[in-house]
Amino acid sequence: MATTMSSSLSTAMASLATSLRSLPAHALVPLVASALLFVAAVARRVLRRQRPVYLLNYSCHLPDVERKVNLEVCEYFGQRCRHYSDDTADFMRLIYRKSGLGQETYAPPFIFSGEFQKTQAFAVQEAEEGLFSTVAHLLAKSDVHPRDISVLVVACSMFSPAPSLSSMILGRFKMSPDTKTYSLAGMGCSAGTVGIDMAARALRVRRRRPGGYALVVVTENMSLNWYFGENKHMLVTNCIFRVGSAAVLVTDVPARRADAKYELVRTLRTHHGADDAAFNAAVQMEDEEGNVGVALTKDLVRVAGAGLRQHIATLAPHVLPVSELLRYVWRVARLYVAGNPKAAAAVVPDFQRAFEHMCIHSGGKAVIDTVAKLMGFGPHVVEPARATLHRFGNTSSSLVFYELAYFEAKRRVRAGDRLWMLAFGTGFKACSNVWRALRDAAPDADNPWNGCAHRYPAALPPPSSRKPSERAAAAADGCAKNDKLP
Ligand SMILES: CC(C)(COP(=O)(O)OP(=O)(O)OC[C@H]1O[C@@H](n2cnc3c(N)ncnc32)[C@H](O)[C@@H]1OP(=O)(O)O)[C@@H](O)C(=O)NCCC(=O)NCCSC(=O)CC(=O)O
Repeated sequence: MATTMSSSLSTAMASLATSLRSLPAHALVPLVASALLFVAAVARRVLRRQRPVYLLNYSCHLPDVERKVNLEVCEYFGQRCRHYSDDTADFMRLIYRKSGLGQETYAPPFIFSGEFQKTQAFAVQEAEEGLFSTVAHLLAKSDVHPRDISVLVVACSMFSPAPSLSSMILGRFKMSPDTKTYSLAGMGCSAGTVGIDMAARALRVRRRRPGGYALVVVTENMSLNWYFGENKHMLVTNCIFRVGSAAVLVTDVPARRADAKYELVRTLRTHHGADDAAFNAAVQMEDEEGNVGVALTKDLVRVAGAGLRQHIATLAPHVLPVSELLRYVWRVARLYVAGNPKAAAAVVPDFQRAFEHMCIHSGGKAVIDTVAKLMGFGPHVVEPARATLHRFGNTSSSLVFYELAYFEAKRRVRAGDRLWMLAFGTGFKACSNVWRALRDAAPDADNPWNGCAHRYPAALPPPSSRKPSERAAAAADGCAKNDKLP
């Protein structure tokens, strides 16, 4: 059999050589050039192939039950602190009711302290509660010793103490002096996905000592940014931001592939801050009375949409199948030819052809609505984002990991599935992490959705079919009738 095959192969080679020799010289040039190009392309691909990086495991913070807040707790705090006028209290009540947040999110310790003051000590307590518990849970379940961590990235936008949050974690868990630590501040809600990109790069550049663990810890801190003034843009922040943290272990140790949950396929970061409107969409500032807070402009939602358009234009060619790219080109071309350039510019490829699951930044009801409209996503696609906003509020950069945990709690992830994390952050930035599931995922014992995932999506507020003016009147009426404390 083998002799027959080798004799037919040599016959084929001989006849190919004869045919090539019979070709005129000018016909050989393109043939040789194409062959060289092909070899160069293959070599380039092989040489540029990055070391695989895996998400070994992650953990999301589930605060103690006594940190839960609902509208009644907010009303009580608002009345007792004596910082807010009736108009301001009415505005916050209205925003809370419209925000998409449920009655079980978590607030920082100082809200329950009875002191009604923003202090450094409360901020440190808030940070320690979230960071230490998530890291402890994660290391315990991942079978990784703190001294094995070679890279530590800690992201917190609004609190940057000295020594840094990364030093606090290194000190608490007695990590090795060789650990390379990074603290990201002021990066907004995309810091978690940015942190993953940074950690993967930090692992991959260690050419001499490949094979390490990078720990990414993301949190937000409200204690020093709780706003006690009358500026509506800054009051919106009080109403939608809540306590939450996540810790994620990524590794390039080949032997840990068998234990890992996901492989990092691609990251993409785009920064749109060269545009003034984008830069000013969410800003930490003082009001006229000197009260510090974070102002969220009404323009933020438009800015997020514009940023997303630019972001997906870069991402699409790398993640979409060729068939969807061709379909997109065909739709755009048809609209141009029909003399409708505006409609052509609004066409967006179908990203559901690239991903089975999407963790879309759930920074606010209007942000989710905008992404869903722009991308053509139905209710099922944005269900994890709405559920996360409802159950945990805007926990900033850890949001996308609570959404990942939602998929796992619902047992929706199967080996081979592709998953897109998309986050927006002040600046204004957009950041994507693309993952591939390495196994069917089931919820871990510390999954924050254990005990409540079954309530979703039924627990989500129904979309209102009324006109905005009717909705505003109904909400104002409802607040007046139902929401005053006795
Ligand atoms: C705030 C909302 C819940 C309000 O819900 P609706 O849009 O349904 O309600 P609505 O339009 O009737 O508005 C209710 C009232 O609030 C006012 N209003 C709405 N948004 C406002 C804002 N940003 N600043 C000041 N006022 C605002 C409206 O004018 C109106 O006042 P009046 O009744 O007087 O006319 C929503 O718009 C929303 O989700 N916005 C996005 C929140 C956001 O910015 N998230 C991103 C966070 S930053 C982030 O995630 C990234 C990062 O930090 O890095």
